[in-house]
Amino acid sequence: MSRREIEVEQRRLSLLYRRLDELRAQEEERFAQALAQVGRGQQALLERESAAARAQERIGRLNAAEHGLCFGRLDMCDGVRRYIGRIGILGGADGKTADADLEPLLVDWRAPAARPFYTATGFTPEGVRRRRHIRTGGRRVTGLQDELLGPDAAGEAGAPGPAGLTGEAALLAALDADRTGRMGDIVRTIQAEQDRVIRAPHAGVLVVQGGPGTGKTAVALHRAAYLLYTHRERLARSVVLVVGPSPVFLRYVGEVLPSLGETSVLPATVGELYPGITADGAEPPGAAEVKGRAVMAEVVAAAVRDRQRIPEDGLEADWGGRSVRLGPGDLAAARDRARATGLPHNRARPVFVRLVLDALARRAAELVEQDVLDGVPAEAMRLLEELEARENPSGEPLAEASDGLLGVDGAEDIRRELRADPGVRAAVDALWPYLTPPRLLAELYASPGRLASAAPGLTPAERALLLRAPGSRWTPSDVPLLDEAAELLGEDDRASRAAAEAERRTRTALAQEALDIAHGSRSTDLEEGEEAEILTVHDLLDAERLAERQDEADGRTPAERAAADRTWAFGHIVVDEAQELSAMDWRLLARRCPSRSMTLVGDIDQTGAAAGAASWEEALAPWLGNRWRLERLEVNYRTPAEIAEIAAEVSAAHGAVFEAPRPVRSTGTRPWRLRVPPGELSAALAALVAEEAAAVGEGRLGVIVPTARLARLGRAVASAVPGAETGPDVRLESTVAVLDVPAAKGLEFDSVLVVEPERILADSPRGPGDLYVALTRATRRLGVVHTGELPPPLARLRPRE
Ligand SMILES: Nc1ncnc2c1ncn2[C@@H]1O[C@H](COP(=O)(O)OP(=O)(O)OP(=O)(O)O)[C@@H](O)[C@H]1O
Repeated sequence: MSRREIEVEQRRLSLLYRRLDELRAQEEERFAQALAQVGRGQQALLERESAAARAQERIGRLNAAEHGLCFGRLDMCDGVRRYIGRIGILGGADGKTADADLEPLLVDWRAPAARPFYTATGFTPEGVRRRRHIRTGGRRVTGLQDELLGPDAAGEAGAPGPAGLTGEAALLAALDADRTGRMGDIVRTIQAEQDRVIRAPHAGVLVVQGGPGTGKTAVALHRAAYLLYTHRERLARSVVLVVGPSPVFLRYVGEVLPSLGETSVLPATVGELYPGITADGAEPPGAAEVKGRAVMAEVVAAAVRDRQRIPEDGLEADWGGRSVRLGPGDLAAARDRARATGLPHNRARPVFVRLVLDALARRAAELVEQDVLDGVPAEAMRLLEELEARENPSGEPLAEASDGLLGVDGAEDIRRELRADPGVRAAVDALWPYLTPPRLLAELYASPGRLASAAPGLTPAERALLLRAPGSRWTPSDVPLLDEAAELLGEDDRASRAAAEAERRTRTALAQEALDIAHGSRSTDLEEGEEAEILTVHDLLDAERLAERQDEADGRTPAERAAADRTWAFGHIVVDEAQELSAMDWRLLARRCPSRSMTLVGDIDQTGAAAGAASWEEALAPWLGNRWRLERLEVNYRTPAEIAEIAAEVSAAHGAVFEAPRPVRSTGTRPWRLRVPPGELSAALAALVAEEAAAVGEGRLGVIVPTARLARLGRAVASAVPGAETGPDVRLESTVAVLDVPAAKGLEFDSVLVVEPERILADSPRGPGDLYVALTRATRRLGVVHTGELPPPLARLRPRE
């Protein structure tokens, strides 16, 4: 590219950075002004805080655009030229031109006008004559690549290659670069098939099926950024939830959205979605599989019902030294009426307690009456009966028992006494106890009897998998069950509702005070009649609305509030590695997104979790029917052809559902295998890791081992190779990471050593998916280290020299 062309682009880039600096200075000024506002009272404080927070958010977005601000240019056939970048920038305001009429100096990559940068091809140029990729380093232009499209493109060196890639040179440079342990954004090189997914409409559930390395994670995150840009008002407040398979994975992708300037996002594993519970316990895969089954919803429901007990011999209470009894029939009637309210367990509980106390009080009153009547002469007794028959000729018992001789007040007194009696309370509590979800589940897991009653459909062996001691740590597969229990138990929130109402009244009163002060300090220097025409703060806001706005300004970001609220309704949910989710996980996520606006990306052929999906239809039908649409990604950007080929053979040999994706490049480096004697595996692996780490230089090496060997092999490597890490908190920035397949899911490394693939295959019913994942993590080099016989496709690998 000529020096003159680079100078032209440099002038443009410098202009863009000058505008970026100006915009940042303006926002910083706004921020400072917001902080310097001196208003009195709580309202002024809150308004100041929210203005400052808004300015800070905009500053954050401008800061995020600093690196790689502008990366492309479109020359349209009609002579228009558009620069494409990380944010939209308008020309400087001159005070006369309205914002909408200002010339766009830079078009945000998400704006419709930027779309041809990603989708225009020689066949469908979309009005584009030239697409230019601008490479920059800091604020300097370092290179340009042009593709000519449209009628005069034929035969041009820069036209799209046979693979149909957009900006092929820029793409291949990105793919060949050393890995850093952190995923980066791909805004410069999004491909057309990916763009279609990223910009798909917001509503409904979109499933993206794609083999390893097709960019599903990248696409899902860029889609979140696109949706936040396109529906900012709605989604920034309601937050986008990004669900990933492990904390290590979430750290790996954690910089992508902030680097795109988006922060209204909550990243979480399903196991992190129950506020207040840290689910980091371990359990056998068999237990996770059972807990993930859809039938567990019925098990939890039965466990709740089992806690609404009717003892065979009824209830006996002591009232002032006398025994008052209710039979099982009376208790069952109270239970049925409480259940019939349709309220969740804890909220139906006061109904049950009240009914039982009423019945006990009636029984006690009958005892008193009996005492009285025992002392009444026979003639008086006959008269009483006659009177009663006249009042109630049917002889049927009255719907609500009469208060009899004691009258309403007397019966109420008895009930109050009963309610205040700790013994009575304890006896009634035991029949319908207040239950928290953790208590319900812990007591269920701790009792073979409770399990047998709640889960008759499970085999004794399956129930045994659920058994565990009280006080055990929660595991990720417990979280959807806790969530299910929370729905069925509900909260007896009368106390907290009363407190919230009191708080709301206080806030409203404070807001009223603020309004009165504002009204009192209005200008009184007005002509007659003028006052009515001037809007005051009173006309714009009433105290209730003001109080609501104070609620919104509670100091936390929407993502922080969403993280702390189990009942938060997210505006959109992105699920990565969606094939791993169990039926119970899906129930939880469906609850978190009543609008059912979701993007689910995954690969059925990589399913590793025993409770994961064998097909999208099977995973989604129970909660979604057929209300979802499928998109496919078919190009593999990660693994070079030499590795992709062998991985595809392994996957096909084990009944792959989908065809493996086409790799976009080859490196000429063939994967190898090395057999070592079983007793020498640790030492041999440590030596291989040291050699391979040297071969990747500045890049990253992943060592993927069977879960059962992780601790031993991880220790052996970490102690022999400086910079090697292992364990659940492994830092991916380290040069070498030793992981098992569940932790390696979704990650990538320059070089990968797969250790004991035959064990990975045999260790779980989903072994083929696991092995496929392990073999497809490398961007450049792959070696297989084994002690036993290899599965046939791997046995054909070249032996390591
Ligand atoms: N358009 C693109 N431009 C540059 N890099 C890309 C592009 N698409 C994908 N990549 C890169 O390819 C690699 C694989 O992408 P990603 O991890 O999103 O794939 P995936 O489909 O989620 O893979 P897996 O299912 O194996 O986890 C990443 O390094 C990603 O940055």
